[in-house]
Amino acid sequence: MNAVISSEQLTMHFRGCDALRGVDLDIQPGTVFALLGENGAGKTTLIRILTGFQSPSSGSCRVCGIDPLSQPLEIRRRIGYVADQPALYDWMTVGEIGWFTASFYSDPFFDKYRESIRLYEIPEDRKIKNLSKGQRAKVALALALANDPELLILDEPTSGLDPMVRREFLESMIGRALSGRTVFLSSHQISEVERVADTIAILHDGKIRVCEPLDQLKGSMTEITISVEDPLVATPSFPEPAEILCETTSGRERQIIVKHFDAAMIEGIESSQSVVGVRVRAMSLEEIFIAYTRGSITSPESIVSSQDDSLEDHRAVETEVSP
Ligand SMILES: Nc1ncnc2c1ncn2[C@@H]1O[C@H](COP(=O)(O)OP(=O)(O)OP(=O)(O)O)[C@@H](O)[C@H]1O
Repeated sequence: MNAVISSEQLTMHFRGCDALRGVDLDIQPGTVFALLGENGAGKTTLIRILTGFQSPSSGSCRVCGIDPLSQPLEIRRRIGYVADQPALYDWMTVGEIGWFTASFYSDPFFDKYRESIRLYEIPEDRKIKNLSKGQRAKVALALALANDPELLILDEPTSGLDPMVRREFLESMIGRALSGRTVFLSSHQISEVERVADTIAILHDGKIRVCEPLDQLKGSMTEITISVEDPLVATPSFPEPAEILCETTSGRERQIIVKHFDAAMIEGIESSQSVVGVRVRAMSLEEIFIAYTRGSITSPESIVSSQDDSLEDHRAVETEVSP
């Protein structure tokens, strides 16, 4: 099948910053694809390149079979795109902006737009400048969806939406993918993404660290806790295809995040020098994200506190093995 989005070795150098350092993508039609990354990981930069708003420093990409660099207008006509901070004409009313945008598209753009606006309960005669943040997000979404695009690109789509609309909106994305269209989400809301995405990519330090179907990714990652008598003894090695992503030592316990772990390996670890216990557990997408982006993961408490400084203490003893 032809990829909806493909890219080869995309790089983006800004002054003093390498936002993208060789991004390869291959996104198939009928997918809800989620791009996860920390603040500043390069998500918006990548989206701006894919939508023809930004030229990459090097590399190439195709979106819906078109090169966004040479045909930026054609790309924007074919896809729906909602930026993280949608630019809307503040002086227009909600109705006027729909009517104005409809002039660039064929029927029934305006009818579809009005349908969404009614659903979101936004008065058509209200000026854009007087809308709340969430209402602006809804207008931007209604505009992006009215053309029923084969590819919908959404940068932080649910920020500003209330929980009910958020839920309905995300569920409607699954419906879109089932009908063969493609949704590309960039988000920080990992638990939300987990409910709707079928493919996950983690962008870290300007590179795609992993890009896999969600089930496959979750099924392949395991947290192993090894209790040792002597903390100075080296961690037992794991036979192939197992791959250690990161390892954390805390006293006599070692937590190791392993990709492609097999339960048959437990016996070998248990019989290793100094090992007195082995615990194994599956990981949530949030934990996997942290493992790929920070090389650190331990208890649920540390995940909850991952946004604050308390993680720093823990990170002092971690060893990262780059994926
Ligand atoms: N025009 C620019 N000039 C210089 N640096 C830029 C420019 N645009 C982005 N950057 C830098 O590129 C890096 C990636 O930024 P980007 O906005 O793509 O990140 P992001 O993953 O979307 O972050 P967030 O989740 O916080 O929105 C950041 O370090 C940012 O400061």
